[in-house]
Amino acid sequence: MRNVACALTIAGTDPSGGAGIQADLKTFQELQTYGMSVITSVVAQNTTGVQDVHHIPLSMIQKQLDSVINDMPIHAFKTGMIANIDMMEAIKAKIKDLHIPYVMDPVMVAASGDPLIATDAQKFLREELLPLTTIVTPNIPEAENITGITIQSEEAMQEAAKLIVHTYGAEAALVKGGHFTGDAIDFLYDGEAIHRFQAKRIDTTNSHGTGCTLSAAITAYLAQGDSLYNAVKQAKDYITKAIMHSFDLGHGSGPTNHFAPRMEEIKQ
Ligand SMILES: Nc1ncnc2c1ncn2[C@@H]1O[C@H](COP(=O)(O)OP(=O)(O)OP(=O)(O)O)[C@@H](O)[C@H]1O
Ligand SMILES: Cc1ncc(COP(=O)(O)O)c(N)n1
Repeated sequence: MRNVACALTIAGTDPSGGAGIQADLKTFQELQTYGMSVITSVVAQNTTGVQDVHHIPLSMIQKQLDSVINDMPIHAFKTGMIANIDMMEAIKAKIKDLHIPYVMDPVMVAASGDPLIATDAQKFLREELLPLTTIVTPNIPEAENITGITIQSEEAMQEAAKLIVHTYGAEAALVKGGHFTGDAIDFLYDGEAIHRFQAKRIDTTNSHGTGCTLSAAITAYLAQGDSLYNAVKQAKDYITKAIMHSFDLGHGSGPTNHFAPRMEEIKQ
C-alpha cells in the first residue's frame, strides 16, 4: 500500500500560472498526488503569448533528474515542453529504465501560436520518445504533425490515434478534439479498442493550459494506480469542470480553474 501517490513533471514554466510546470503541480496537488518537477526551459509567457524563452543548461536538467530519481519514489511521470534534441536525448537516457507510466503531452506550439520546440526536435520526439510512452496526448495539429495525415473528421482522429500506436510505437494515444467545433470529443486508442470521451463544448476563450492540465491529471490518476481508461475518463471530467469554471484573468486566453472540480463535488 502506497503512503502517497508521487508524480513527476518534466516541462517548461509559465510565470502566469496557467500552463507548463505550474499547471501540472496545481493539478497534482488538487488530485492528492505528491508533485515533483524538473524544469527544462524558463518561459516568459502569459495569457497573451510567449515573450521570451531561456533554456536550462543540459547538465542542470540532468542533475535535476538525478536529484529526483535517486531519492524519491515516482509512480508516474509526464513530459511537456522539451525544446530541442539535446534535451530530449538527455531526458531519454534518464527515463528509459524507469518502467513506470509515462504520459507525453507532445507540446509543439502554445495556444497563442508561439512555437515551443525546435522543428528538427519534432522528428526525435516522434521516433525516439514516443515508443517509450504509456500514453501520448496530441491535439489535432500535433496529431497531424506526428502522423502526416490531415484531420478534419472524427474518423480521421481515430485513424491518427491508431497510427500513433501501430506505426510510432506509443502504447496508447489520446487524440484531443479541443481544436474542432461542436462537442469536445477526444478519442483514446489503447492498442485494442477505440474509446470516445465526449463533453459539451464550453463557450470560452480561456484555454491557456488545457492540454497541460489534462495530461497532468492523467499522470496523477496513473500514479494512484488507476487503469489507463479510468485515468483518462476522470481526467476528462476534471478538465471539463476546470474549463467550465475557468478564470477571466489576464488580457488574453485565461487559465483553467483547478479547484472547480472539488468545489462542484462539495456543492453536490
Ligand atoms: N471549449 C472547450 N470545452 C470543453 N472542453 C474543451 C474545450 N476546449 C478544449 N477542451 C478539452 O480540453 C482538453 C484539451 O484539449 P485541447 O485540444 O485544447 O488540447 P491542447 O490544444 O493541447 O491544449 P492547449 O489549448 O492548452 O494547447 C481536451 O479534453 C479537449 O476536449
Ligand atoms: C511551458 C509551456 N508548456 C506548454 C504550453 C502549452 O500550453 P498552451 O497551449 O495551453 O498555452 C505552454 N504554453 N507553456
